[in-house]
Amino acid sequence: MTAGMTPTPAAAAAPLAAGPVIELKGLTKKYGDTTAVNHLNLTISRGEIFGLLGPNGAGKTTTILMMLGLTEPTSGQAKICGLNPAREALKVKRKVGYLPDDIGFYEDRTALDNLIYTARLNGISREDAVVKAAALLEKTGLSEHAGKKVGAFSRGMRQRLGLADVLIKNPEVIILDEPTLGIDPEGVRELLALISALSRDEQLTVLLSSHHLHQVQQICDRVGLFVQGQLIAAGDIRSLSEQLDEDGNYYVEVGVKEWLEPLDEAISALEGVTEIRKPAAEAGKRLGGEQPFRGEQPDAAENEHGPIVTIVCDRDLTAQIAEAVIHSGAELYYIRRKEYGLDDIYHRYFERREES
Ligand SMILES: Nc1ncnc2c1ncn2[C@@H]1O[C@H](COP(=O)(O)OP(=O)(O)OP(=O)(O)O)[C@@H](O)[C@H]1O
Repeated sequence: MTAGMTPTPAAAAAPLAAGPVIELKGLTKKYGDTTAVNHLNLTISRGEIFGLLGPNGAGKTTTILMMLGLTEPTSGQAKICGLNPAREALKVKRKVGYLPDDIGFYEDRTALDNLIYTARLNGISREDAVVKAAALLEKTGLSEHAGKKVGAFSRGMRQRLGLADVLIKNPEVIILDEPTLGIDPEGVRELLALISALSRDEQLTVLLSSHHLHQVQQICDRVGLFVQGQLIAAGDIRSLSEQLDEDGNYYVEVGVKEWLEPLDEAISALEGVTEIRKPAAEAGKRLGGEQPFRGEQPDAAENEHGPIVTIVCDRDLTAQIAEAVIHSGAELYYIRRKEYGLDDIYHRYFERREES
């Protein structure tokens, strides 16, 4: 950030070229016998919000440290804004804002003073620093607390101040390590909305690490599932969900008041239906074979009106199934093509991994 900047960060952001902002190729970090990050390949485009998800010890922080040039890769390479952090850490620091999970402030100084201090460290003139700090306090909803000592801030307020702190140098990329940790639900909602708005309004690329899956799902364009140093899947929620559908199958969940024999026949007759899965209490039926359903019924559920039956198809037959049910005279109260939420995706991927 240079002196002479315009007062608001949004106005200061110049149009940036599209393309990859973060490129990790074969990135590996070993600590003795422990491989913290194992051959990580990942590309993140400008303006994207990417969620790096994984349990404790997965290697998220180590990956971030390598991206910032704070620790050297054992092998492979990271490129951030076209820079190699291992060789150009200072240049990377100018372009990348990093919010660690425990950002340190001067507790006995006010929020405004802390921001001005960071701005001055980044070479911003005192006059501009004051304007910029005030604008960022406004943007992060902290204006009325500008004169309060940071020691008296709640965790949610600290994180918002942390965001203001990383934004003061007008970064192209912000990296947030567990930004929602320890914040109440309302605070989380506000913080995520703020991150989302920043990315949209200021063309910011955001990488956030988290193990709070359902929170991340709300704002991330794509997520990467990271476990034991390896990225086991990456994509948007829909594509991860589709990858989970075994063998490209589609699952349509159907609830009718009473599931009678003619319904089996009507649905079985639809081209593309391969299986009708009923809850364990009812007899299962696999088309074209004698064997019953597998004991586990992951897709069958109970609804307040009765059981949900899952129809497995090789294409999306939701509309045809609805028509067949209604045509058979059954009372349809529920139908939906099953899509997995991030929690389902995460657990199913991990289950699979443990099984293999
Ligand atoms: N400086 C270090 N020396 C030795 N081992 C380390 C070091 N830093 C991390 N590790 C190990 O590397 C692995 C990955 O740790 P890392 O902190 O990157 O994971 P994480 O996904 O960020 O976890 P958390 O969510 O708990 O912060 C762990 O097994 C950890 O014990």
